[in-house]
Amino acid sequence: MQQKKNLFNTVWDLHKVGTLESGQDQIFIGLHLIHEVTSPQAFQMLEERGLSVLHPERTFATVDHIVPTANQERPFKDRLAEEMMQALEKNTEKHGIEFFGLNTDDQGIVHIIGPELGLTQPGMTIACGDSHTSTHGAFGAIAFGIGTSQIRDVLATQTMALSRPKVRKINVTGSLQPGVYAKDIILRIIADLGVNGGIGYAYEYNGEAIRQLSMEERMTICNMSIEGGARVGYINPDETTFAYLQGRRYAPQGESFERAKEYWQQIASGPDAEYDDVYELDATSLKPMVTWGITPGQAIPVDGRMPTLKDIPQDDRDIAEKALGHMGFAERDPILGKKIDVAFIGSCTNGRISDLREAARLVQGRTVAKSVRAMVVPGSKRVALQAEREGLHTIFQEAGFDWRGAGCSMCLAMNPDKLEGRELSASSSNRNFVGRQGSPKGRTLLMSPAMVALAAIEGEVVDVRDYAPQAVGPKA
Ligand SMILES: CC(C)[C@H](C(=O)O)[C@@H](O)C(=O)O
Ligand code: SF4
Repeated sequence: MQQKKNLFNTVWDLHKVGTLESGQDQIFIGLHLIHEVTSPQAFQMLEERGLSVLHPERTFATVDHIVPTANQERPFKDRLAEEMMQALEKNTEKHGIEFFGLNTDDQGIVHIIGPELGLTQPGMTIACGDSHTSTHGAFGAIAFGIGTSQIRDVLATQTMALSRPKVRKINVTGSLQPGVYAKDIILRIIADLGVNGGIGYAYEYNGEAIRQLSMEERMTICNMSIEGGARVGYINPDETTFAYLQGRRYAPQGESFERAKEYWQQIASGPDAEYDDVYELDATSLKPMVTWGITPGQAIPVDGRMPTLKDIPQDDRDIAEKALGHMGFAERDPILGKKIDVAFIGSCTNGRISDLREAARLVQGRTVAKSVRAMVVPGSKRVALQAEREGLHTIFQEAGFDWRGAGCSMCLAMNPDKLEGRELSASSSNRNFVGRQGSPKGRTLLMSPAMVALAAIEGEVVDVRDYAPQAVGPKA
C-alpha cells in the first residue's frame, strides 16, 4: 500500500474493475443494502430485462421509512406503505436476499443495523439507495448513496459506474467541551463549508477530536456528510473501530478477525497521505449548534443570533430570506428561548443507544412541558431492546415522552408520525427542509439529542451547558 495514498483512493483502486468509455470507473461493491422505498423500481427494471441478482449474499434488506412506530399490525393502514412492504418481501424472497423484517430483532433504520450486525466493515465499498449511506464511512468504508438505476446496476452486476471524487481532509483538532457533541461538529462544518461545499468531494474526518469519538458519534458525523454536499464521508479505522466490530454477527471471527484487523490498519491514510484540500476546525471552541432555517447549513451556536440579510453573501441571501419567512423568525433573533411544540429524538443521525442514554440522563426526574408533544423513536429494534433493558424507556415515559417502535418516523414522516400545521419541532434528525416532517408549513430546528431532550422539558430552546454542566459531556 502506498504511504501517500489516502484511504479513499486506496479503497477505490482496490475495487476498480476497469475504466469505462465515459471516463467513469467501474467499481465493485462489496455490500449492498436495500430498503422498501427505493428498491421496488430497481427490481422491476431487472424483471423487465429478465436479469437476476448476481450476488444475493452481498445484498441485505430491511424496512424502515414507512414503518408505523405505534401500531405495526398488518396490513398497514396506509395502502402505499403496505404495497412497498409487500414488494420488498416478495423481491427478497424471490432473489434469496436476507431480509431483516418486522418480526426479527434485526430490523431498524438501514444505516443503524448495518453497523450493528457487523455488515459494515473497514475497507469496503458499500452502496444503498439512500443518501445517508455516508454513515457507514465511520468505519473506514467508502459508502455511496445511490439512485434507482444504480441500485439496478448493483443488483445485476455488483458494480456501478462512478466518477472519482476529490478528497478533502477535515482536520478537527482539540477536544469537545462539556455539552458539545458530534452533532455540533458536523453542523458547524456544514455551516462553514456550505450545503454545496462538498459537491465533488469525499470528506475524510480526521484529527484529535475525531479520534476521541465513539463509533456511534463518528456515525453521526459521517451521516450528515451528504447535507454538506459530500456524497461520501469517512473516518480512518482504529482501535475504537476494531473494538466495536469484534464479535458482531457478520464481522470476521477469531483468527480471521485478527487478519482482517491487520489489513484494516494498512488501508488507513498515513500521516503523509495527500489530499486535494484540507480544512481545519478547532473542537475546543465549538458550542452547541441549532439550525434556524430550512437547510442544515443555516445553523448558529445556541447563544448566537440569526443573521442580518445584508451581511449574507448574495448567493445565500435569497434562501436565507425564504428561511426567515418560513420559520416566522426575524433578522438578529436569538434562537435561545424559541418555543417548541414537538420534540423528536431518533433517526439514523442520532437514534442510537448512546444518544438515548444521554437524553435519558438529562430527562431523568424532569417533566415534559405541557405544551410539547415529545417522542423517542429508537433507530433499531436492537437499540429499543437495549434501552428497555436499561430502563431508559421508563425514564422517558415517566417524563411524558412517547416511547415508540423502531423506524425513520418523523425524520421524514413517510409514516403516521407528522407535524401538524405550523408546529415547531426540536429534532435530532438531519434535514430541516420545508415540509420535511410531514406538514408543508411545519418547522424544524436541528440540534443534538441532548438539546432536544431539554427543549422538550423546558418547552423552548435552551443551552445544554446550563444544565448540571459538570455532568454534561461527550459520551464515552
Ligand atoms: C427515502 C430516501 C430515498 C431518502 C434518502 O435518500 O435520503 C430518505 O432516507 C431521506 O432521508 O430523505
Ligand atoms: S432516518 Fe431519516 S435520514 Fe435516516 S434513512 Fe430514515 S428518513 Fe433518511
